[in-house]
Amino acid sequence: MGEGDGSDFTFSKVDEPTSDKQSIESPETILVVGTKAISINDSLSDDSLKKNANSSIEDTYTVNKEIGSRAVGNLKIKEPVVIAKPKLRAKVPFEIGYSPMDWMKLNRTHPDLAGLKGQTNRRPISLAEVKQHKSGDSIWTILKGRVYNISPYMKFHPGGVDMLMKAAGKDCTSLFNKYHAWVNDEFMLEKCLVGYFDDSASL
Ligand code: HEM
Repeated sequence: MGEGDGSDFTFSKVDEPTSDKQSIESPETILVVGTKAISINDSLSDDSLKKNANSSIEDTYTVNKEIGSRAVGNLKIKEPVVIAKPKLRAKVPFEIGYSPMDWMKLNRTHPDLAGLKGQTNRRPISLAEVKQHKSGDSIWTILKGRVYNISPYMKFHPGGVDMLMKAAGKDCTSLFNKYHAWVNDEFMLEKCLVGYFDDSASL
């Protein structure tokens, strides 16, 4: 729509149609706001317009080309839609040296992130054993059947240390899925794997 080319439309006072008057059947009723029809000659301070200030205008209105910008066909304005504010994502700013890239680098360079000290990471681990690892450099969690030592990941976690500590010594699968089911844990924590959850395993 260009200014002055006869195709533009604004919510301003509309001149009385002149020569094309005959093509306008009902020039004063041009806006339908919700269920209430109002006249374009109603001033913009009209309460119904104010109330609907956040209404979205449907793309489907029609403009009578013959009568240019002075008359408008049926302009539908949708009922105001209440749009829920997106939840603020509780991301924690990274400390220097703790970005996702730094985590990837540490994964490549650290010889024993899981703290296995030569032990296999294929052994079955019970919940009772997981519960014994909740602090220091040995914080274990169960995630989708795998047991990880998340201690080295703590300061890299974008959701913060406090959030990740909720996973300490227990199965965090439901919390994990609640916050970010899309995160590829298997890839991110590959080097932190200490074993597989099996509650029939001996301690
Ligand atoms: C144990 C393995 C976990 C890993 C590998 C992990 C990884 C991540 C990653 C990569 C992000 C950034 C997501 C994004 O930018 O889209 C993130 C954010 C976050 N995580 Fe985790 N997380 C884990 C566990 C948890 C747990 C147990 C909780 C809750 C108790 C949690 C709460 C959060 C929150 C609140 C955010 C920030 C908000 C968000 O990104 O939506 N995370 N986590």
